[in-house]
Amino acid sequence: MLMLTLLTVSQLGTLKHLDEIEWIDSIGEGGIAVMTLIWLLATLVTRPKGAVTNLLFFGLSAMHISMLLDFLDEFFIFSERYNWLSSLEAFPAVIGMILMSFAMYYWFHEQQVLNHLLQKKERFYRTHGLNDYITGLYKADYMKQHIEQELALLNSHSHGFCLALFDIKDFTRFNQQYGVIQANNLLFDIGQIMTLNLRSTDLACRFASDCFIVLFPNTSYQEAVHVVEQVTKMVSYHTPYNNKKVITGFSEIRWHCVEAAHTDSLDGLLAQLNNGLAQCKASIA
Ligand SMILES: Nc1nc2c(ncn2[C@@H]2O[C@H](COP(=O)(O)OP(=O)(O)OP(=O)(O)O)[C@@H](O)[C@H]2O)c(=O)[nH]1
Repeated sequence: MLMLTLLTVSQLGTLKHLDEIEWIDSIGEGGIAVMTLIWLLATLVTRPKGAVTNLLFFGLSAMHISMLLDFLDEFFIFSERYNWLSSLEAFPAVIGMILMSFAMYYWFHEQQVLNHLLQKKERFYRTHGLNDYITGLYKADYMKQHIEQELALLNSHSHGFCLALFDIKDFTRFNQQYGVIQANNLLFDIGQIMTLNLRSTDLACRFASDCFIVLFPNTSYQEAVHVVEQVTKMVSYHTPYNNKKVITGFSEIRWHCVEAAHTDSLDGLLAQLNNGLAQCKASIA
């Protein structure tokens, strides 16, 4: 389409003299054409193949053709016979916008499915800066913001909330034996198993290195422990592979759970979790 547009314009039009060109207009219109091309390439690079991507691709392509015609219009002049080419320049953009509207509609449905999958990894808002790219979960800072909010709500809620800190046993040894990439895969797998076995209201984040933290809003200590035990059990069934061989002995996680009280602070709760987990590790080691 690009080649066809360039060829048609160059064959049917005549180049303007330099002093006839309006440079400010050309820079603005050229900038728009370049930006639509960048969006087009970004769409192809970042999105998976499928109907939404196809619609976005054709929509943006059509818009790019319009922008390109508009830009070339600054450099070429058309005789009476071919003046229709100038009049047509907005037409591809209209088709592009219609295609992109369909893309938005299907994207909305796609996003609903993704939102459902992300439910236990984020609550209320999305902030990419706090994402942990190894586990696909949010980082500790995201959790800290949520704990602060829950603490602020604690007085008006009839139920309190609980927090649990999890640590993978012998993760250093796993790193040494199977390498960082395998160890990163294990972190990802355990993060996924944890979120699969949480309730839709719970929130799991990566806390630090091989530690995960879970927030259980509106939950009593007994209820939280019940979910934690289920998560721990499911992680223990996980069998990672190394070159098709099963790796055993690295699917154990230790945990400590606390229930927040009205007098607690964020730092106080995190200290309770860290100390409790350290005691748990010491007692099992
Ligand atoms: N592959 C990988 N390793 C990490 C990452 N972050 C931290 N680590 C490693 O994780 C380990 C965490 O240390 P510990 O929690 O003391 O290790 P551990 O062997 O689980 O010790 P215990 O908890 O006492 O069983 C260290 O060896 C870190 O180098 C990461 O993002 N990827």
